[in-house]
Amino acid sequence: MPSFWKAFINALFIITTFAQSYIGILVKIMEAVLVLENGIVFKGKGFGAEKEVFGELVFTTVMTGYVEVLTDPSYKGQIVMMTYPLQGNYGVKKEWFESDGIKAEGFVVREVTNKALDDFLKEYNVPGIQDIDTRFLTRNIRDKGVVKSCLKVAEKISDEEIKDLLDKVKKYKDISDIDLVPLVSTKETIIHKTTNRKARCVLIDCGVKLNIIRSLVKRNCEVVQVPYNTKYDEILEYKPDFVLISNGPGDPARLKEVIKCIKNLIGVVPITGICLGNQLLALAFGGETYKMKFGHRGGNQPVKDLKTDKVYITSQNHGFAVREESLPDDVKVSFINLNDMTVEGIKHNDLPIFSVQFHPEARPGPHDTMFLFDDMIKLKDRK
Ligand SMILES: NC(=O)CC[C@H](N)C(=O)O
Repeated sequence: MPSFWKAFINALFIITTFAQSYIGILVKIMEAVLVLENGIVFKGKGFGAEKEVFGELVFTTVMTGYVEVLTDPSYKGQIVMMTYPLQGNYGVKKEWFESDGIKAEGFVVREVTNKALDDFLKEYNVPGIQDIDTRFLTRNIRDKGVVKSCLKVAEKISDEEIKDLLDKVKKYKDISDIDLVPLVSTKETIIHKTTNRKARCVLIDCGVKLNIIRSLVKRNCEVVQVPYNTKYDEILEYKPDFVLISNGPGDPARLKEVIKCIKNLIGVVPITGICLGNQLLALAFGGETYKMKFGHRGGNQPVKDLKTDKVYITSQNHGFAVREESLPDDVKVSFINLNDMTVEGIKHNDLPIFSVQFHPEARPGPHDTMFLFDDMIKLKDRK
């Protein structure tokens, strides 16, 4: 080969080597692993924070709303996987937050399409993994149920380390053995005022989604947001027109004190609840809850109103459900899920008490059941 071409190829080689290491310095390329309790290991590309986290791996089928999902306090203790493959398309805005920051432990996606999502996870110190087969993983969870998992993002992760992570995952606590509500409930009482007050609600905050508060305030209902462990007397001191028990993370059966407080409130004041609130109310009535195989998480869950036979499409995020047979005679099932016929709402025969398992405040939607906030406020007339 003529010496000119040799020199040219050498120069090209040197330039590309330099360029690669330069890009490597500018954009730190991260490795990531997702290690499941059942021994399945996925190696992918890391994004978000360089960190190791543990939690229950769950999937949601919502196609939009990744900001709302990540900031939903009900996901505390869980690593969330999106089944829709492209995430990040439309950026990140604070006005979409459902709490003061990201509450999910980790994020699993097929492909991140926007740097804003990467920055968002970095800002809140949450790791993410992409470039893995989320379809396979979703099917696996559907067949075998939710699993404890570890998500780790680092510059390099050795096979030895992966073995250690598997041991750690196996020893990690089950979600039903962790107190998650105290980590997301407000520490002090916050009053959300409205200009033209028509009603006042005391909200027992077990990890409330902000759009629940917004939906009530928009309807001129003042919201007194109290910590989850607020005592019965203090709740009544605010003279509520009704009490709302919020959504929240973890196993409802762990919240013994809250259940006791609700039991005392039954028959004294109108009560309503959303998601965890529905489960807590059922427990306060003496009913039971159980853990579902993989839960309901998504924005297209069909529920039927048993009184009107109308079907609504709802947003949901729950892994536990109320056992119908356990309910006392004076409490009836009001809504059922048409996919698996599980309980989606309960109602007392005589007292002004009802609650739903789905999320009427759903953001970004669907908004089919927003009218339930008007029904909650109407409880006031049955005081
Ligand atoms: N969104 C919620 O309130 C969830 C309730 C409960 N933590 C469950 O998973 O069933």
